[in-house]
Amino acid sequence: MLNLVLFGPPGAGKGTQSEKLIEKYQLVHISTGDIFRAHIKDQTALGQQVSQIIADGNLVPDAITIAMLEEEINKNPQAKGFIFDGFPRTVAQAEALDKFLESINEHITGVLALDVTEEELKQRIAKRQEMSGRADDAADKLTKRIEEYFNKTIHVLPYYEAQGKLSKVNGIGDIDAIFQSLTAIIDNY
Ligand SMILES: Nc1ncnc2c1ncn2[C@@H]1O[C@H](COP(=O)(O)OP(=O)(O)O)[C@@H](O)[C@H]1O
Repeated sequence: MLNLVLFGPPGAGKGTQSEKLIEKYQLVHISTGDIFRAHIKDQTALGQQVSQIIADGNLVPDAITIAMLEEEINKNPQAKGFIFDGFPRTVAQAEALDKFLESINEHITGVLALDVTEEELKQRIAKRQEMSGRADDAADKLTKRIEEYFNKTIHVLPYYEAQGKLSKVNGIGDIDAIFQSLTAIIDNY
């Protein structure tokens, strides 16, 4: 299996690049943000549990997120591999993912981290908010999300670096050029 983690701050372009990668490599895309938003839209019990947390720009508790992720993996027993987008966002999530994959005789192949400056992120999300209407894209919530990223999520990088699995890619510039940088790394795995 080809199991990739696409890593980066809010607005780094993980969703855009994931779409292109799943098509090229025939992988199953697991975006925890998208899954949470679908639950909120469908007003499931999980959706009701997390909707305020997400609207405020906070991270959903690990136990809830990890359980949901394992369920998504289990739903796709035929997958050639997965792209994890927006997960793991904490070291506890990264550890849980490794443990779970090990239990099904799998592992993370590599982690691709999109590097984007904070200034560029803010501009991109301001633009996106006009289109997405996402409550958590509003300026104050965005600040909270970026804070969560720098407080909790950034620590996931050294976790994978220690495993020799981390590759950093410049996330600013032409979408296709960034895609080429990603595929050059993947094709070398
Ligand atoms: N792995 C996760 N752990 C905790 N919360 C998560 C996770 N993935 C998504 N969320 C929640 O969903 C929100 C939106 O996530 P996402 O769509 O990935 O947005 P972003 O554009 O910030 O990368 C996050 O701010 C957080 O509240």
